[in-house]
Amino acid sequence: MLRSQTKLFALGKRQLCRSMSKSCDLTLVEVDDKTGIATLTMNKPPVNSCNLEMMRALKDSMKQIEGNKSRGIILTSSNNKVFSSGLDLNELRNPEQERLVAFWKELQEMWLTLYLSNLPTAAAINGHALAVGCVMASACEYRVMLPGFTIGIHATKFGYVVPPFIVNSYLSVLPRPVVERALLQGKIFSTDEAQQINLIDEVANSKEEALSKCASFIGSFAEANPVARALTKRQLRAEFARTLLDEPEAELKESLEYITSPLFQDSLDAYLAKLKSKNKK
Ligand SMILES: CCCCCCCC/C=C\CC(=O)SCCNC(=O)CCNC(=O)[C@H](O)C(C)(C)COP(=O)(O)OP(=O)(O)OC[C@H]1O[C@@H](n2cnc3c(N)ncnc32)[C@H](O)[C@@H]1OP(=O)(O)O
Repeated sequence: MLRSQTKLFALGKRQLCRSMSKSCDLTLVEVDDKTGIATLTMNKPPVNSCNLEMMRALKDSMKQIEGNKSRGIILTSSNNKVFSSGLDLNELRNPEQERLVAFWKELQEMWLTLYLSNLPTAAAINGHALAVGCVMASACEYRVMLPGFTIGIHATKFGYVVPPFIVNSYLSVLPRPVVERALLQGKIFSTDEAQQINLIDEVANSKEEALSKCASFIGSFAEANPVARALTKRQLRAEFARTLLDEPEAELKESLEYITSPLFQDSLDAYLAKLKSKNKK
């Protein structure tokens, strides 16, 4: 068992877990017995990059939590430096067609499951949250981040054209002029900057404090009827998810064409080489 897993299990005991299951090694689900809130921990070393299996595990865990009548979901990481480094770039580099189709469909479904979850959702961002890491945090209803980390969608820096529904997902958190500038610059924000523009809601000094703040947010819906809350949320969010709800195949086709284009592949090669060379210096 990984050290991080051991730690999480110990924490769970203290919190009198009602149930704790390991949907697979990639995610850990822990439900607090007192509050009924589920903590969904990403656990894919070294940096929680989202490959096909990771996104499937995340989606399955969220569905499992929804089915368990939990009161809310807190998304966090077992790595105390990285929340998520976004999509696994190796999945995008010279991809095999069948796997790429499965990968992209899983990304669409994982995002829809989180963005439209019936439950209150919050992200305890205990490390860097880059690209799809930021997209996942933005899909939650509330974000608490630890100081000294970074968050943002820097897709344009490695040649990725951000799809419209991701623009919309950023738009559900940030004002339009901020979204436009951030996406076009490929801006990565520090914790302080993210708080200034309200990309995050609160700063916490430890993971425990972040989890507690997320739990308080979820607790704030105690008086709301869960069905009315869920349907109202869906109504409010459906507009921004429209492309994927109505035309997932069209979005898939467009994304696959783009990912397999020489323009994107060349730019990804250069970006990956830079990322790898960082560790060789
Ligand atoms: C439904 C449709 C949604 C569509 C969304 C599209 C719009 C969103 C845009 C983009 C999609 C993406 O998410 S692409 C992913 C982009 N992510 C990054 O560029 C992150 C790059 N990583 C880093 O900056 C750093 O790794 C880190 C800050 C996250 C952590 O730094 P640290 O120093 O702790 O770790 P290392 O850099 O040494 O990394 C360890 C190891 O992991 C490899 N690595 C890191 N990130 C990725 C990744 N995203 N994919 C694959 N591999 C990754 C890194 O190269 C190191 O490997 P080696 O040990 O072999 O050198």
